[in-house]
Amino acid sequence: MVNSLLTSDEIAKHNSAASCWVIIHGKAYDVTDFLPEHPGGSKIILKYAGKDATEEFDPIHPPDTLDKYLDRSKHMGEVDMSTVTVEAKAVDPLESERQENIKNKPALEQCYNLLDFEAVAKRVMKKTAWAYYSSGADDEITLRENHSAFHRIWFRPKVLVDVEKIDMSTTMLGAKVSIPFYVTATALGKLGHHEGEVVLTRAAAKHNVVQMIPTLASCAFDEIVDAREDTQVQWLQLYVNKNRAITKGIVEHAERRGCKALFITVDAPQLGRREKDMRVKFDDNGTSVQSTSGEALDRSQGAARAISSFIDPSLSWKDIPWFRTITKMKIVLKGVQRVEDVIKACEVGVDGVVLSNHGGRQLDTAPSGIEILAATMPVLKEKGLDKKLEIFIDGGIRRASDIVKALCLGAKGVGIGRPFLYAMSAYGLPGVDRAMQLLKDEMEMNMRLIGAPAIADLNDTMVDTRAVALHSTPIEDALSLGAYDPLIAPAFRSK
Ligand SMILES: Cc1cc2c(cc1C)[n+](S(=O)(=O)[O-])c1c(=O)[nH]c(=O)nc-1n2C[C@H](O)[C@H](O)[C@H](O)COP(=O)(O)O
Repeated sequence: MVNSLLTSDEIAKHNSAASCWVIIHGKAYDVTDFLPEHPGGSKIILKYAGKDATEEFDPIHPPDTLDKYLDRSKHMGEVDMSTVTVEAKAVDPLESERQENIKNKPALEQCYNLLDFEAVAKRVMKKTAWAYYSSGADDEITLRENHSAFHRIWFRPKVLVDVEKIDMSTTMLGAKVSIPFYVTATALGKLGHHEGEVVLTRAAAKHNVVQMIPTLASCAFDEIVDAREDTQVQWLQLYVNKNRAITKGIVEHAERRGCKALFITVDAPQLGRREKDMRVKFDDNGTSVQSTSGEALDRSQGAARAISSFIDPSLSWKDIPWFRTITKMKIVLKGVQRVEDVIKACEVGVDGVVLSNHGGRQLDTAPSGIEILAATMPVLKEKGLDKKLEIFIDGGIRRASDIVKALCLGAKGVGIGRPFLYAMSAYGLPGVDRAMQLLKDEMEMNMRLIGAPAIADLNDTMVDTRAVALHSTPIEDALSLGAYDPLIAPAFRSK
């Protein structure tokens, strides 16, 4: 262990695969031996060999990554940062426009719905972050369909019902919640906000909303759990690793740390082709959570490919009973997309399914969760299976009226992804807090206007789903399209 302060000249000597040191937060690390093991490949590290890599390291890696995975003997000591010169970055024309947008950012109070956050986030986020969060697979048809499918379902409201008192509370997998939505798992939270997923944890605590912790979080799993308030419920989202011992360790640790349910993601044996993400040639690394995978990766495929090589594409129905042997947590399959698989899920005895296409990021032209739900529930009822498991949906939920439609059709609750990422990226914790409060205000109004004082009063007679499968009836989705030219601030009107 070297004790005296290291200078940048000394570190600059270690700038090759033969001897590779990097500076992270004012400390020098010898990562030579780690190069071949790095999930993101060696190229990205060699780009910063002999230099300060802190800025690129932070959005992707939990802070405890080096302590957890790099032997102490490779921690070379403190650096005299006065000797480190910050390299002038090539001026990115988009960056100066982004800085201008940040300066003209609308006040948080000017965001009246979840799409307003998207409009602001699009203009103030770094392009790599926007590309990763916003992208869908291929032509992004399912990405758009997830939102527009809700516009093909119409309400059949009841009148003259006493709706003075509205109770939005319910339970999801046994957890009492104040409103039937949860923060779904979305990877790489630090791309959008330097604190990452813990911002979502804090907002969820304030609103008594469940948070699903992603396998591919930027924050360390324990950091997210430590940020939880005592009565707050967290679930774990799991990408199953080819190395089942790693998966077993992650699941057992999550249960020890108090997670209440395990959501096994089943729609991503390979991550989809998200071309916006690929275009920005994401050249950062994956997270440390699965850092023992190590296969060399094709880094030109954007963040998605860079962080998912460990996922086991051989996972199949025969593997599901094994999970019962390693945990007592509730088990839910996330990413089921047809009623036949919901029936199989009943047969293997899981506690729930999420009808989801991964936010349109996987198989393009897969149907929306709400359309699958509308087709599934009548079949389950006919077979007497509708109470066998809890059904959730996610994808494209941007209004409380979308939540109400899902509950009328039999969902227990809904997952929301991008809107909270955009609110966090544009306004931090206050943004996510406002987004959740807006949904609560909308939910109370919607329940009052549909004639349902409590969640139990919502049922399928209150919706008309005849058009939901008729994809040829495009609704002029002005607001969502208009979200890209919002009226919320002249500065953001399209030029
Ligand atoms: C937006 C987003 C979604 C991701 C997501 C990352 C982002 C940025 N990631 S991903 O990198 O692998 O694709 C995950 C993930 O880690 N695991 C997962 O199960 N779903 C992942 N999803 C899907 C997510 O859980 C929901 O299914 C989806 O976000 C719901 O759609 P909305 O965004 O429209 O609410």
